[in-house]
Amino acid sequence: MDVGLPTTPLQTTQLNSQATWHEIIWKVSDAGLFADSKHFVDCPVLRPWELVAADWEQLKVDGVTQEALKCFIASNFGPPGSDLEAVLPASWHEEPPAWLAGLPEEEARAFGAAVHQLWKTLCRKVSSDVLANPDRHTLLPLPQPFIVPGDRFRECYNWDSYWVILGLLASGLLPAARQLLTNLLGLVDVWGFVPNGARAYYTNRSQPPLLSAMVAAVAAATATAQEESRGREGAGATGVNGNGRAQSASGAGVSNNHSSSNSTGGTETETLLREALPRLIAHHGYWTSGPKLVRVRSSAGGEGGGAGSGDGTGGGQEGGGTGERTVFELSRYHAELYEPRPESFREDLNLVEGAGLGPEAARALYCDIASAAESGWDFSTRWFVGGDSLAHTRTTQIVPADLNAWLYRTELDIAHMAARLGDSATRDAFAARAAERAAAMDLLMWSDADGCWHDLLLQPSPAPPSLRQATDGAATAPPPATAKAVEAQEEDAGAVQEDGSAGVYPTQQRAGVYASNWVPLWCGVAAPGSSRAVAAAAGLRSSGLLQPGGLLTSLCRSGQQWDAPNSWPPLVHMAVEGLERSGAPGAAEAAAGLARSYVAGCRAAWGATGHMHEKYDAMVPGGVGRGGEYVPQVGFGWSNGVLMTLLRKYGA
Ligand SMILES: OC[C@H]1O[C@H](O[C@H]2O[C@H](CO)[C@@H](O)[C@H](O)[C@H]2O)[C@H](O)[C@@H](O)[C@@H]1O
Repeated sequence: MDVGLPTTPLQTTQLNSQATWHEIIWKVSDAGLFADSKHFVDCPVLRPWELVAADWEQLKVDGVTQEALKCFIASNFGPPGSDLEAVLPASWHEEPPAWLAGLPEEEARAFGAAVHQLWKTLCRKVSSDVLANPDRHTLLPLPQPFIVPGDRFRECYNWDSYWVILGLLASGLLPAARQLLTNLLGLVDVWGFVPNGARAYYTNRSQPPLLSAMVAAVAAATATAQEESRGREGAGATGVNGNGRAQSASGAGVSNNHSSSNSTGGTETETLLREALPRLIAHHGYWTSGPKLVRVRSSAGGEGGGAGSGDGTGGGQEGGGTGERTVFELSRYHAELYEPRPESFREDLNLVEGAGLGPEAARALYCDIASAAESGWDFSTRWFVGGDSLAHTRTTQIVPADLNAWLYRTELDIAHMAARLGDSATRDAFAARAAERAAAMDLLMWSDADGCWHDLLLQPSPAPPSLRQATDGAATAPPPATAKAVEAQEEDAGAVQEDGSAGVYPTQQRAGVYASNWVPLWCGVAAPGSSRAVAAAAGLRSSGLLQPGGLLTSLCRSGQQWDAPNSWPPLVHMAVEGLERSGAPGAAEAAAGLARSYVAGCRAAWGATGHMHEKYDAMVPGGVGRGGEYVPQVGFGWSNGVLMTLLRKYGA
């Protein structure tokens, strides 16, 4: 079985006896021993793999009955989570953050204090055996403690960590936020990118690129903390209670913070930026090369317009623009997995079997499904092409508006950080890349009619991912006949590049109302107060997504979790800040209204269930989310982070 790139000790061991591992996971899945496929792949191996493999061979001789399989698992595998230890977050303080005392309502103060306490229940470190015997664990050996989402999500997640970090900062837990960030930056050293989550089976893909926003948030909070500490010293005050107001920071916040003078917060902040900058550049390289890079033409136009003027774009501000350019480099999601996801093995097999697909189509669908997981939006009608079921997921044929907006933000963050460190060559190179990306987004993705940036569909469709391995350099080389098929298909489309790289595709705007269509507003792709930003704020307000219980993910009730009626905390947060930053008339009030409906919904659900939930029901204040391939989860890292951030800023 293709469990990803063979670079973790566990994967190397498994790949060395690939057939055995494949048989085991298949049989365990077939036997239906565990309700959740993720259960088994989270189990640590208790003995050297060679002994486990020998046991398995004996079991096959004796007969793999249900009972024998249970015994085999009990003697060779530990329970999921047994290789993690609960620890207190660094600099933990029982007392809630000081700002809570300023909230007028006692019940709101109590709720905030209760959510603050949840960090204690979600902080983990890997056990010493993960560090000593990494070949026995699917957990990646993170050196520092981290916050997990909760429930079945026992490990550290990539994009979740951005909102976790904001929440830790709102709770006055800067050292814990710093540790979490250190882990993620360390993953870039090992992998060249931050994987989906800190598990071996997540290393075939990443998740939305918010690493620079995390660095910016921690850097801003570090600078503020230093400033406050100096202030206290100056005033002769003593003691640090850890509750000081850390400056609210996000991707967009970095510009101001990093371009400001270095009269305060210099040394520690700069040390962090110096550590982070090369890793951010490496991570950006991962997102802008290989199969993730797509070249698109500007000529195709789109159903919503597409002939943008560049008015108000960040690109315009930075002195970019489309000029005579007709080919642009954008990015897409593209996992490197052509088999079922180990953590959803049964679900993926059932999907492919149910669709009656042959081997090539099956490999393509596995890749598109894993690529949807890479998007964080697993799963959604957003990725369906040419049909309305999960089997129509074609993530790799789509150039997403949110992904490119986050990369725009990353490019600007890198430029600002480089400027702060005196590296003008890097500053100029990344400012230029940001300008080009913003110009392409304005030209190709912006819709005057809808007041938003739409995803793009590559037209005609590129070769299926399983065939693309031939040209995109993924793990397994296909037979020569397959490589020829790719070439033929791209030649038919007139799309082969002289340098032999993947073709240049005309694109068409995707229809559909998705919360992701307004992520560019949060990322500053339209300058605050510009006509684009004003139109985008109006587009969001009239989209139908803003509802009494929060923000609908889409207008479509598909039964998938990244569709209606679910309201996801990270999307709520970006919509609130996007509206606020737009500078549009009435947008600040709309932002406050959405923020308060989120807080009120969480509070009502907390009252009814005693939990913070992974997702909520946008139509029913206090209702919880549903749908998708696993049962709704509680805990919950990013929900708590968004709650603390919005409660602090907007009150109850
Ligand atoms: O096990 C199925 C999938 O679960 C994860 O996705 C969901 O939870 C993540 C953690 O909160 C979140 O980041 C993601 O947006 C959710 O859809 C996991 O990330 C997937 O890769 C996995 O296949």
